[in-house]
Amino acid sequence: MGLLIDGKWSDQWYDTSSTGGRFVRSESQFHCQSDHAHFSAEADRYRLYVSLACPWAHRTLIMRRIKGLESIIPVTVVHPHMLEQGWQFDEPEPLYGFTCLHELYCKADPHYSGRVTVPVLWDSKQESIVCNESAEIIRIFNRAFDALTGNSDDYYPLELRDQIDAINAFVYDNINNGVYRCGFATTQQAYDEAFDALFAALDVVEARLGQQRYLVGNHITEADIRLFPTLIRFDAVYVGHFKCNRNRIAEMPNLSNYLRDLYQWQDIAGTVNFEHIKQHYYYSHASINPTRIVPKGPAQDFEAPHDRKRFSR
Ligand SMILES: N[C@@H](CCC(=O)N[C@@H](CS)C(=O)NCC(=O)O)C(=O)O
Repeated sequence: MGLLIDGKWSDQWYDTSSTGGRFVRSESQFHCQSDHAHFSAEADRYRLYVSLACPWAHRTLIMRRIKGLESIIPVTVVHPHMLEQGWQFDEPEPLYGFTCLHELYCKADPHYSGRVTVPVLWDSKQESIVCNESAEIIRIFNRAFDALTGNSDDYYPLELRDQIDAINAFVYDNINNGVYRCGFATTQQAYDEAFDALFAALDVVEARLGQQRYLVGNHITEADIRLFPTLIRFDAVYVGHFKCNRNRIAEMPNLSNYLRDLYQWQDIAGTVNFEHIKQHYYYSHASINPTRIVPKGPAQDFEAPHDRKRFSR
């Protein structure tokens, strides 16, 4: 794993030396207007580059599916192992024949300096990255293509935006990024802080889901789409690999039923790939798992019935 420095690839791990062992995520650098009015929606103009292992990319795949964008925005999936060259393609990717994702970043900006992350939304007309920030890509997918697809389902409705923004910020800091802050911590203190914040936040969400079906009332919103990818990975990788092990999600009744509810909704199940998820984390992070042995378990059944219909939708 590494990063680009003025367009040159450099193989290096995250530097936590100046932050007391704390993992601090870098900001994405390619941004799109979240106001969909500025976005030129066209079929087959854009391509989404994802890892099926990555929770941030997973959000975009879910939104692409539930907004009926699968036939409009093709996807290229990277190999699950992120090694010396960072993300790589199994076969040369279809637009330029690149074998590494960092080549695509250099195509967009030959002097790019920064991390080479998924997801990437690529504009094949401008030959550039529209956006490499999942939170913005899902906003684009939520509305920008409605005229093409006829799907006007809105997961960020005006009247709920304040509530969605508030829960998103809480979930991002403590849970989505919180599991990484546990896993990538390099001091005991940094890990302890992240662990305590993570499980305190999961307790808050567990209690909230005892009152209502979803994070914001009884309708699925963007907030649920952002939490799901972290929850679905939790028992399989974060408990062991990232040491998020106070308890499993399976032991939290509201969260585990909620997780199955979402998994079974609109074939979100089809966006989940546990082979890529487990291979990526356990094999790519040699400083955390030097043997690179990928565990066989846990046995999980997300198709099992859930009790969430007790709240009306
Ligand atoms: N803020 C970005 C974060 C994306 C991100 O960190 N993706 C990870 C994979 S889960 C990645 O590509 N990491 C490579 C690296 O940090 O070098 C987003 O939400 O889109």
